[in-house]
Amino acid sequence: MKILSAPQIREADAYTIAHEPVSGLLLMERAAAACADWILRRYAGSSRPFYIFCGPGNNGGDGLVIARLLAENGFAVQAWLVAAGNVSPDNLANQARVPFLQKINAPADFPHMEEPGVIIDALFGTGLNRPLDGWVAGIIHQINDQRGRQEIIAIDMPSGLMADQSSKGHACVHARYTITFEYWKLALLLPENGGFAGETVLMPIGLHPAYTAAVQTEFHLTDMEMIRTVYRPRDPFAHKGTYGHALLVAGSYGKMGAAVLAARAVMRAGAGLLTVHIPRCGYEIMQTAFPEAMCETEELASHSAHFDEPFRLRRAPDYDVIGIGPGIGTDPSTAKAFERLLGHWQGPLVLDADALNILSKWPSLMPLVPKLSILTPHPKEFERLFGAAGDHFERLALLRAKAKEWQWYILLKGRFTAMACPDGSVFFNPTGNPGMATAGSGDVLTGILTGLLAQGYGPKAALILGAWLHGKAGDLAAAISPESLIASDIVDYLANAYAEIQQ
Ligand SMILES: NC(=O)C1=CN([C@@H]2O[C@H](COP(=O)(O)OP(=O)(O)OC[C@H]3O[C@@H](n4cnc5c(N)ncnc54)[C@H](OP(=O)(O)O)[C@@H]3O)[C@@H](O)[C@H]2O)[C@H](O)CC1
Ligand SMILES: [K+]
Repeated sequence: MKILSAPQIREADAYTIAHEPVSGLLLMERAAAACADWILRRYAGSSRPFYIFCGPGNNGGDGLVIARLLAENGFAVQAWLVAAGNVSPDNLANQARVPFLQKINAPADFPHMEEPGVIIDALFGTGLNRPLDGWVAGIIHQINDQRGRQEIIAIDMPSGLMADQSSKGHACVHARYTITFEYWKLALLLPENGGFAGETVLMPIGLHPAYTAAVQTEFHLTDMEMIRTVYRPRDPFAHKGTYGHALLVAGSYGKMGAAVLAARAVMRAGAGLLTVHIPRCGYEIMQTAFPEAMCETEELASHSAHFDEPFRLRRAPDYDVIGIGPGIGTDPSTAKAFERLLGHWQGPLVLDADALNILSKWPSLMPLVPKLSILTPHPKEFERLFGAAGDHFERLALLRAKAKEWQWYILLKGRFTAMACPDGSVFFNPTGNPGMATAGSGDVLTGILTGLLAQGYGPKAALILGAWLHGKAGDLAAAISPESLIASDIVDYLANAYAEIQQ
C-alpha cells in the first residue's frame, strides 16, 4: 500500500474531482459520511453527546458534515467553528447546513462540556502548513485537557500534526482514534508523531484508483496483497535440500536461550537444514531443547571465537545463508572471528544484536559487510551504529541514507518496523503489538529472516514477509493477553501466521 505525502494527497483529491468526476462538496460529503458510519457503529445504543470542533478548511468541512449526520441520527450534537485562517468554499457551504453551529474566537470561548461524551477533532488535517501557535494552540491544549472525561476522535489527522514533517514539541491533539482518509500518512507511522493518533482507522473514501496506481512513492505499508505476492507456496516435490541450509552463529554462556529461540525460528520459518555454531557450554542445551538443529561446537566453553574456521579450512557445508549475532557477546576474540568470517563469506547474511554491537565497537569492520546484507537494529543499536538524529523524521532520513550508502537492507525495529532498501525505498510493517517488547523477540526475528533467506527468498522479500510473519505470530499469540507474551510464543504461532496467508 502506497504512503503518500500531503501534496500528493491534494493531487489525488483534485484528480478524483476532475476524472470521476465529482464535486469537491460531494467528495467531502462522501468522506464525512464514511466517518459518520464508523462513529454510528461504534456508539450504537449509546447516549453520549458529541462535541465537534471544526476548523476553517476542508477538514473543518468534514466536521460540519459529520455534525449534521450525527444530529440527523438522533444524537445530541454541539458544534463549534474555530475561526482561524481562510474559510474554504466547501466549508462555508456546509456551515449553512448546521443551524446549531457556534463560534470560538478566543480561548475564553472554549465550551464547558457538561457530560462525558465524544470530542470530534476536525480542526486541521493535511492542509496544516505551519505549527499551530497563539490562541489556536491554546484550544488544542484545552481539548487535550478533556482526555480523561471525553473520548477524542480525530478526523484525517490529529490537529497540529503535520503529515510529512516532524511535529516534535508542537501543540497536537492527542486522540484515542484517528480516522484517516484513503492513505496512511508518514507521521502516523513514526512513534514520536504517530503517538498522537491513538489507534489509526484507515477509511477508504473512493479516491480515483488510476491516480493511486500511477503515483510514485518511496514509502509503502505492507498489506495482505503484498504478502500474497511475495509468499511462495511449497513445491509438492520438495525435499529438505530444496529449502536450503542455514548457519546460525548464536549463544554464549548465560545466553544460550537466544540461540535456541533463533534456531527454532529458523526451522519454523521453513529452512530445510540448520547448523548452529555454539560454544561448548551450549551443546547439551541445544541438543536437548532443539534436536532439529545440528551443532557445530567450539572448544571454548564460554563463547564462540572460531566460527570462521570451517570456511578457512574449506570444510564448511554449502550454506545458503548465515545468521549471526543473538547472544554471542562482544569479546574481542568473537569480533576477530567475525572479521575473518567476513573475509570468507560474501553471501546472504543477517546481522543482529551482538554482531551489530561489534560493528559499532569496531566500525572499521563495516566495509567488510557484504552488499545486500540484512541488519536488524533496535533504536538503541541503530543509534550506536549510525549516530543520533534530532527527531524521528531525521532518523528515517538517516536510515534511508545508510541503506543507500552501504547498499544494505536495514530493518529498524518499532511499532511500525521500518525496512530501508538500498534503492531508497522504505517498507513499514503493520503487524505486531506492545506485548512483543519482550526478551528474545528480536532473536526470533533473526531466525525467521535467516530461515526465509535459506529457502531462497531474496533479501527484500524476506524482510517484508519476515517482519509481517513475526508481527502476525505475535498478534495471534497476544490475543489472550499481551502482558504474558514471551518470545517462544511467537515461534509457536508462526504456523498460524503462515496459515493466515494461505486462507
Ligand atoms: N483527501 C481528500 O481527498 C479529501 C480530504 N478532505 C479533507 O480536507 C482536508 C484538507 O483540507 P484543507 O482545506 O486543504 O486543509 P485543512 O482543513 O487541513 O487546513 C487548512 C486551513 O487551516 C489553516 N491553517 C493551516 N495551518 C495553520 C496554522 N498553523 N494555524 C492556523 N491556521 C492554519 C489554513 O489557513 P491559511 O491561512 O494557511 O489558508 C486553512 O484555512 C483533509 O485533511 C480532509 O479532512 C475532504 O473533505 C474530502 C476529500
Ligand atoms: K483533525
